[in-house]
Amino acid sequence: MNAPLLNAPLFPAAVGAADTPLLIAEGLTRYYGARLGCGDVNLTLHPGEVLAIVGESGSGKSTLLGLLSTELAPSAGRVLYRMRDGATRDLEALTEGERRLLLRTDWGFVRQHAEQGLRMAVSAGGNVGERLMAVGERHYGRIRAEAIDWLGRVEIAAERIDDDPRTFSGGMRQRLQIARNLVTRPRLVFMDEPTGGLDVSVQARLLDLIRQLVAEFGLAVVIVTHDLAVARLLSHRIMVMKSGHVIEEGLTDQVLDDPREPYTQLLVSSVLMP
Ligand SMILES: Nc1ncnc2c1ncn2[C@@H]1O[C@H](COP(=O)(O)OP(=O)(O)OP(=O)(O)O)[C@@H](O)[C@H]1O
Repeated sequence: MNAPLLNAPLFPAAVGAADTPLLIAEGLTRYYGARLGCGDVNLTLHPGEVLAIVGESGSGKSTLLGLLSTELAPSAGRVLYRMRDGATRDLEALTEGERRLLLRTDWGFVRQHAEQGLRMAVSAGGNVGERLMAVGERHYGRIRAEAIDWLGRVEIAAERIDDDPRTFSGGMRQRLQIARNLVTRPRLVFMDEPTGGLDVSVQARLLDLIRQLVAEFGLAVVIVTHDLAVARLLSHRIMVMKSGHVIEEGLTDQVLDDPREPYTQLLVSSVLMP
């Protein structure tokens, strides 16, 4: 493939200092009928920061991720995001077009079940190229070259470019999902149990790859996991949820090495989570 790779940033450099938060949640609350999904969550996430949300099943992790990523509407509270032009916006006030553009370009979402994050009937190259087309790239040669470059980065052989993800293993699907998400150079990536359900050796390789890409691209990440080893490996900060509330938060190593709350102590000693 002779076409030049797209080395130039797809967007102008973000306006705003690195110490200005990228994402802010204030009093974020969601009820399902009378049942609390998550209640009064406050957080700030800075560029390049990885935040893990942990807790046992039903503690509210997915609800919180859904609220932060605008997939769910809050019952109360709000989410603010610093856009590429430097303006911090209330996400509820975005137009549908602005929200979709954000999801397609500046954000990524890596889901546990690859079939929810990939288009399974579209080729691997198409899965990556589609996101580039969504940000305006039209040149077939460049799209294909960029797709090959990204498949290489996530350790998928270029010869698989025309195969569709149904022919891929679980680990390959997750790696393709990562390529699809990162090709537009997002600043923020949401991850929902990205290594869940994979063999231990496959998990380890995938975690290594995620860690390397997060560092290389300076990504901010919100990752939901029930696996404290994943949180320890990837995250700078951790929030522990119980019954919809954040009960403890802090630097990952500090919280995991010296948990303050008895509930976190039980989590760490694997009494509540495998
Ligand atoms: N669609 C829904 N309708 C009703 N209640 C819901 C719905 N989704 C979640 N809940 C409830 O909200 C609470 C938090 O659930 P949530 O799925 O956010 O937890 P979680 O920590 O992500 O769990 P898991 O690890 O099992 O995915 C639970 O009590 C759950 O029963």
